[in-house]
Amino acid sequence: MSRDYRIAIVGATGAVGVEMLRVLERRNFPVASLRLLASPRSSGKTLTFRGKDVVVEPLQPSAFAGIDIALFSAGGSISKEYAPVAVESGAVVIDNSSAFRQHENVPLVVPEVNGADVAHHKGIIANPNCTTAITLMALYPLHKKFRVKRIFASSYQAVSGAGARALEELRLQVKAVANDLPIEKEIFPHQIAFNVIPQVDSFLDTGYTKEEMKMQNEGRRIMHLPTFKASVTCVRVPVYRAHSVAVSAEFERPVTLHEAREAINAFPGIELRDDTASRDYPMPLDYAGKDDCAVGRLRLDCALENGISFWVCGDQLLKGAALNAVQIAELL
Ligand SMILES: NC(=O)C1=CN([C@@H]2O[C@H](COP(=O)(O)OP(=O)(O)OC[C@H]3O[C@@H](n4cnc5c(N)ncnc54)[C@H](OP(=O)(O)O)[C@@H]3O)[C@@H](O)[C@H]2O)C=CC1
Ligand SMILES: N[C@@H](CC(=O)OP(=O)(O)O)C(=O)O
Repeated sequence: MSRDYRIAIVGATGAVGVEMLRVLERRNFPVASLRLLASPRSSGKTLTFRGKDVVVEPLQPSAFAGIDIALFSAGGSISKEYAPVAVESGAVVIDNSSAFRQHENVPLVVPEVNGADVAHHKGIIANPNCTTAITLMALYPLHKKFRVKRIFASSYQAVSGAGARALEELRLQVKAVANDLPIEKEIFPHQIAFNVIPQVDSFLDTGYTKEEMKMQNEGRRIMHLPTFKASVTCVRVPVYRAHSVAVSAEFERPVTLHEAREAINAFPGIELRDDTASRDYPMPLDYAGKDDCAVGRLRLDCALENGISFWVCGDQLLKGAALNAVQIAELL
């Protein structure tokens, strides 16, 4: 990158926001100045960046004056209200919410897949849904080789996908159950400790949830593949961090496992961990805090024509959110 950028993070105190700080540090992003924005509840809190305390300020329209890049991660309604203000002030917005992902003039980007789309932005660039981004890291190299038609998938989504308070809810419920105390729930509709909940996001009339349809809708835009079909069941599991997805994919061309492995090995940001003899496959515990995603359990699908089934894991706070956003910023 050829210059230093004045950065704002909207939602800096959130589960994704704090990771954005860490990713900017780790990747040595050229930061000229940093403004941390959150709700009035966080005003005056400090977060550290490169060893220095930075005070969190309340979000307000004037906060974007002199900002080059605004990383938004405070939910869709905040993005809808403030992203246009930031653009008007001269900033490029990289938005982590779902607010603009289907807007025609807003590129929706996983840099390893369609990084070139960043060049077409008109002020706002959208970061995809976390489960979609992680799945595409494994699916896209296979698609390039064999041309994907459709997938069937189930996700195993960590509680931190629902934000910092959801993480705390699981911690408290685990303690309560261990001590035989009544559990309290606020974020999830049911007890999540020692349970799985087959609902992420709200239901549509079709019976799918909004989260489930993101795979097809966002996958089509990112892969430039309007015919792509995805039937997905999204499930919340009592894992703190890192999502997993079990995928069965059907392709147009004949598939071989050898070529599938080669394609994944040659793709950046994803590793192949697939040695069933030694019970080696990726698990969320191993990928929490890691930039790379991983694929395992690769096999010829026994029910689909030209089908491959696989299991993919990735840290949704990183590749599904903060890392992907910073990688987009690196392309500006
Ligand atoms: N968690 C994840 O894995 C992923 C999340 N996302 C998306 O990222 C966004 C943030 O998610 P996440 O970090 O998990 O959420 P959190 O609930 O952990 O954090 C929300 C952030 O938004 C801030 N915020 C809330 N209300 C306001 C307000 N009125 N004005 C200014 N700031 C406000 C909060 O500030 P305060 O602390 O002061 O309340 C906090 O910094 C969401 O759009 C989510 O859908 C996308 C992919 C993955
Ligand atoms: N819904 C995801 C995280 C998320 O915030 O997704 P989105 O950015 O598409 O709303 C999860 O709970 O795991």
